[in-house]
Amino acid sequence: MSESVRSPVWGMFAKQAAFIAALLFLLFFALATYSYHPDDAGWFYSGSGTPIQNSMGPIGAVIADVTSGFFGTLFYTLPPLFFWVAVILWRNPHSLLPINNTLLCTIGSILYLSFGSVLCFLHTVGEPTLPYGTGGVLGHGLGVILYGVIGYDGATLVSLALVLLSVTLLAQLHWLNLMDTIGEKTYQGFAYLRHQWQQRQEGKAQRDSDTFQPVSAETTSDARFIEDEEPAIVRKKRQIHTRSLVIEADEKPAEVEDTANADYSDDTASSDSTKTGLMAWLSKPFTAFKTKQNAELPHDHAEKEADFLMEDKPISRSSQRGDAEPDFGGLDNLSLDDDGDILVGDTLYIDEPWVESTPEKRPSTKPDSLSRQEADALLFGADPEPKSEPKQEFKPEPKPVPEPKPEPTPTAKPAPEPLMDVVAAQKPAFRTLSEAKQLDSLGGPYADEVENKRKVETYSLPDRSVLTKPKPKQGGYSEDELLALSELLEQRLQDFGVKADVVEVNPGPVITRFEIQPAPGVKVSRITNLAKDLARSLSVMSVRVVEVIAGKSTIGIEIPNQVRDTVYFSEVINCDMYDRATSPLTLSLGHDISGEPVVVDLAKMPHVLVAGTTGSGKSVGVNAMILSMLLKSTPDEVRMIMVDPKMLELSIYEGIPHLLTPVITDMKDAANGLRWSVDEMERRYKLMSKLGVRNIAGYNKKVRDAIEAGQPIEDPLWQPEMAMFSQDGVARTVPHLEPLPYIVIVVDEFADMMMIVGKKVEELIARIAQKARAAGIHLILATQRPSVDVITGLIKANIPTRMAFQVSSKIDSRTILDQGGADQLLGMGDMLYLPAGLPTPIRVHGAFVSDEEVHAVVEEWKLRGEPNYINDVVVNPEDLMSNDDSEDKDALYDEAVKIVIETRKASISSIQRRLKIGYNRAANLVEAMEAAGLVGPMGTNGQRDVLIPE
Ligand SMILES: Nc1ncnc2c1ncn2[C@@H]1O[C@H](COP(=O)(O)OP(=O)(O)OP(=O)(O)O)[C@@H](O)[C@H]1O
Repeated sequence: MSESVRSPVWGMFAKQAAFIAALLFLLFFALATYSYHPDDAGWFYSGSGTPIQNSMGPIGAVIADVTSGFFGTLFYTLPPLFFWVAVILWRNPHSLLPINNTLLCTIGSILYLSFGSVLCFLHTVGEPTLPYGTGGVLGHGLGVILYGVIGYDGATLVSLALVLLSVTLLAQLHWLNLMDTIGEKTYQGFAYLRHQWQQRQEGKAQRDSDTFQPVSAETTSDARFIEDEEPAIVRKKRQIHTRSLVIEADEKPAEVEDTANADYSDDTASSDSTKTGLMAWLSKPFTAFKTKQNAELPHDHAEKEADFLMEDKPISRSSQRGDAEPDFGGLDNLSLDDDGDILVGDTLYIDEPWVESTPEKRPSTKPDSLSRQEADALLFGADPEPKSEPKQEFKPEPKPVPEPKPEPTPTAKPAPEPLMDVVAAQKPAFRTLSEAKQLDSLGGPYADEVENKRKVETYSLPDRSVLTKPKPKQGGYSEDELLALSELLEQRLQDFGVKADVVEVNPGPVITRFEIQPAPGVKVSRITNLAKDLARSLSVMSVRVVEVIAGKSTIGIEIPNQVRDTVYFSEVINCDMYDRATSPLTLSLGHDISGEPVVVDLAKMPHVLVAGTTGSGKSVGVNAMILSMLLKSTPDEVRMIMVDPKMLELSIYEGIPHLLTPVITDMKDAANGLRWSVDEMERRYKLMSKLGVRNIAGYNKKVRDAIEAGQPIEDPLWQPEMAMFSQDGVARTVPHLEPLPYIVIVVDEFADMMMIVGKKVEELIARIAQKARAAGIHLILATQRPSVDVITGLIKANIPTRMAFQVSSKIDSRTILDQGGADQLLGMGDMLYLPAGLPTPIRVHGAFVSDEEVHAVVEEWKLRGEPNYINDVVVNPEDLMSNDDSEDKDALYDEAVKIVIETRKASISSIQRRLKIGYNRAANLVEAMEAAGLVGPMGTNGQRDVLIPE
């Protein structure tokens, strides 16, 4: 057995042995103490000659004699004292408080024993028969001194105060907390009594009217009312201690809100945040009211998102990591009601323009209410029809009359499903609706479903079992650690002169986010500037300060976990969200800070800039994006152009059928590739305009529909003169249009391209970035040099979606994201994802893709087909257009001549077909042959003579 395996076992064994030994000692000591007999021979007293009566024998008698002699009557309290100290130290040996727990207990015990015995001495508490009186040696000695200095009453007062202090230290009692708790319990007691009384009244009324109502709406509202008014501290602790799975089955009646509105005025403003303890509790109803009011005001989108998050009824994301995980607070304030509609607090969000209605405004009849799928569809832009539904075929049988769906009675309500299951089964696992919208707006895979009928391809997708299975998670901080860390964070901020309370904790697989509420007047920049000092004082690698959390007035402090969990690619790919996404360009990036998969759509980004220092995980991130597409789409749906100046990272993909051209390693070829893409983009635009569609999805739909209807569309760009050069010289029929694949251009290090080719690349990138979205051409540009000469203003302006991995300086972070933050990332795939149009980036822990996984998927694809390269991609059309020395410039000239010699026909179309090149290039080749005297000029019949002897 290896050392690393053995040591935790031994550690555990030693801990168990220490526990048993301590328990034995405590028992022995307690029995010796409580069977103390004054006649027993001990340390101070030689005994009366009678046999020892102490149940622990002579040793027990000596121990009891010593302790009773020294501490007096107080010695009876020694066993519980020791027990208590042991419990404290056992529970939290390495206190994260400023003073070590052991030290606290020691000081507390000394104070208690010293001044407790003084009190016993002064007031003769207990048996006067003890050898050194009721105060013992200690109480007597100290008591006499105190009495001499401050008199009898003074000594009593001082001793009493110090004993109280010792209790505070030993019990680690917070007097304000105690008051809070007492107040809370009293209040809850009253609320409970009131509730009982109301129930009884209702029961009476029901008995009178002889009608049965199973669930009292007021019961629910009362329960919520109590919950809403919990003291802040208690709520904080509860948030950390419990992760209850709550689905609000019943809707809150309007009158409760009205009552709340009537009862409370909203003049508490922002000072809520500064109130703690009892004050916070007292001010809680006001806060609740304000929040509710905000949620109901008609705002613009951003404010509505904010209002979502203001509501803080906890609905936890999942119970995956046990019941004791902290609550995700406002971020998870998403529930599904009985009908499957999405509820945020009490507000139903049913439409993209954020049409909202309160439950009472909703139509109550089933057919009019939104189904879960419809809500999904409206929120995420998905087609309400289930995607997997098989194509409708004509069936001769008469249509069955649909059975009337029984209306669920209130009593027959199904038990609420756990939220995770519901979310997983019904909709993408966005942590919040606002996040869903954020991602969706840029490309949530549910947004545009024009192309929802996926072609049944000859290709099958690779089996995902080739991916590495995820290892069990180690987990982040324990509950106690989270509580202690919250307090330590508050303390450290206080040390730096910032007063703030931790109001919510969101633990994740890699980092834990503490949300703090700064006192009024504290500038967020002050806290941001403290990031490094905080990291040092908390002894962690780095701390990131999230200045703005959408919809909240809090500030996020992200602290790395002690043990970091790896996010495996198989985890992020085997998720419902990825599976349900219909876009061929669906990318599974990794997990967000709470461990939810982040799945986005490249088609909606529509281009992405990836930057980060060397070793930050860029290449792994780019591989994850490429594999996401390779596991989702066939070569008929997505084709790729890969540019890899390092000749290491992307060359691994050489030979997969998705490639349009072999992986480009020469930067001149790369620039030509971009030029070809611009031409292709223009061609696609022309095609789309001829067909009267606005984007590639619409184009493909129209083309497919036409093919399915048996009336394929003729190529509108086809010109009759093209046929003149056909092999046999006879005009062929007009070719039909085929669906166009998306084209993804992946550049692993585009700084090289910028350096070697220069400004031209920048212009080409800008041209593609500006227009290619509709044409289905998308860019993934990665660089490890996030400097302004690489990520220029022109490129930044045209590529709004950014992915920043760890960088070395704030300046680099600003170059990529226009804000700091990437310099505080942890490396190894930790990234900030800034979707287009969003002010704040989302932290994503990138999925880890090993080389073996990439190899496995590449091999799977190689088995499925050969790449069908287009030679034109890496050729500069300007070179072809120039007449001078064209044969020198075109690498295919010799091959073209060979074909002419073999076939004895100088046909442009045959060269085009045989060499898989475009019309222009083939025509140029033939003209070059004519210039070289190999073929004659075009005759009247459209044919050329071959002048090369046979
Ligand atoms: N998501 C991740 N999870 C865990 N480890 C990762 C992750 N991403 C990257 N790493 C680790 O970081 C190392 C460097 O990653 P990668 O090669 O992608 O960095 P890079 O930024 O592309 O560097 P370079 O620019 O030098 O190629 C990897 O070998 C891997 O060990």
